[in-house]
Amino acid sequence: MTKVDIFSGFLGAGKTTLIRKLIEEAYGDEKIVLIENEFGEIGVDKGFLKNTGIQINQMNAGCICCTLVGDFGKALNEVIEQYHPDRILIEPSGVGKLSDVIIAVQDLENEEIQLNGFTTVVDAKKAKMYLKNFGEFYVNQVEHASSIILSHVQGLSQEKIDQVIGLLREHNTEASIVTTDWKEISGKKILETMEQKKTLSAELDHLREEAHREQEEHEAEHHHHDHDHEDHDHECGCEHHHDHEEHDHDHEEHGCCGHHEHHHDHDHEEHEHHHDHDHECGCGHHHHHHHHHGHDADEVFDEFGVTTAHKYSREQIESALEAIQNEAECGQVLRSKGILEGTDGKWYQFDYVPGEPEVREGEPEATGMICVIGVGLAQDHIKELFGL
Ligand SMILES: Nc1nc2c(ncn2[C@@H]2O[C@H](COP(=O)(O)OP(=O)(O)OP(=O)(O)O)[C@@H](O)[C@H]2O)c(=O)[nH]1
Repeated sequence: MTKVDIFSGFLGAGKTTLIRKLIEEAYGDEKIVLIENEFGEIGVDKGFLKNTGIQINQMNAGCICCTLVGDFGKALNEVIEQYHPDRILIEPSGVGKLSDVIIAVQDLENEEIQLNGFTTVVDAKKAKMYLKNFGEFYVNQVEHASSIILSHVQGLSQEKIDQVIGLLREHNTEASIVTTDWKEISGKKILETMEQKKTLSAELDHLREEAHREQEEHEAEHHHHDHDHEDHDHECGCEHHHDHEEHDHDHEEHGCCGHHEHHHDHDHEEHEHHHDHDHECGCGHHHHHHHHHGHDADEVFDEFGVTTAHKYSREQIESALEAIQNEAECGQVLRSKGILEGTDGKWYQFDYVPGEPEVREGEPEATGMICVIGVGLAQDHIKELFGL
């Protein structure tokens, strides 16, 4: 039996940092495999976790919906067959919806898998702002969590921490919660909190009920529409099977698997323009869209990655990270990370979340890489800041 733990959390919340802590302090001799799904073409985290000694399977997105279901299921099954791990850690992209990931794992119906926990890491300093600005993605991660772990609590007042807990409790009253600074608490204690089973089974029941309800609605609609609408089967050339369970309007863009699939679901009360679309799109993936109310991540967030052989001084990296905070010139950079070769022969890793740039020494990579995620990014300008 392989335990599966999902680590959700918005961009830069601290998922990788938490996973590293648990590997070092809590999992002991367990055989661990980490599956990462980064929103971005350039995979940086694998470099960051190099010295942990665990197996890392990285799936760099492209089209998030594909990787979540097609590649993702395949990756999970392959990992089990190949490594027979005690535990698989899944770190979805920071803009992924936790419920999509849970459902994707459940859908595999692999009897060797035991869903063990859905953890969401919440940056306590940014929770309020992100809930307001990116609620659609953020709330989903909070409401489906079986445990919530606050990060970045250092230096926050009691009042502020209470306020964040209050906000989170509006969306999830059940989840176990860790509010203590990770430096003060052992990985074992965090894991113990994450594995409190009560909330997990409550969450699974909740999802099952939701799925059941959707199925019923879906069937009722089919019944209602069969006389005036046909189901549409589209060949879109990327070998994916698209199975849209919700009622999507505006299927203009398929772009599969050129990374753009835009699904706008509007107004689920009115059933006048509803079609179910099954798309075979030729990219070898099975697309199965559950419960997509609202936007996909790639409609809201921009991302780009570059590889580079340029060499940088530490100061150059620091000043680039200082400059990308300028929203008027760069757009809203929410997250950046990279690994770059130094002019001094060292290699540098950097991490950026708004207001918190971090540069540290790291292991050499095959080549330098930079990944930037945000809203309305001025890509050329940002590249210039890195001398590219
Ligand atoms: N001050 C502080 N920094 C933290 C804490 N947790 C993580 N960080 C820093 O925040 C940055 C992002 O942390 P990661 O662990 O890479 O975050 P992530 O959620 O994996 O990020 P994505 O790659 O966007 O998915 C890094 O610079 C971390 O060192 C925390 O509790 N306090």
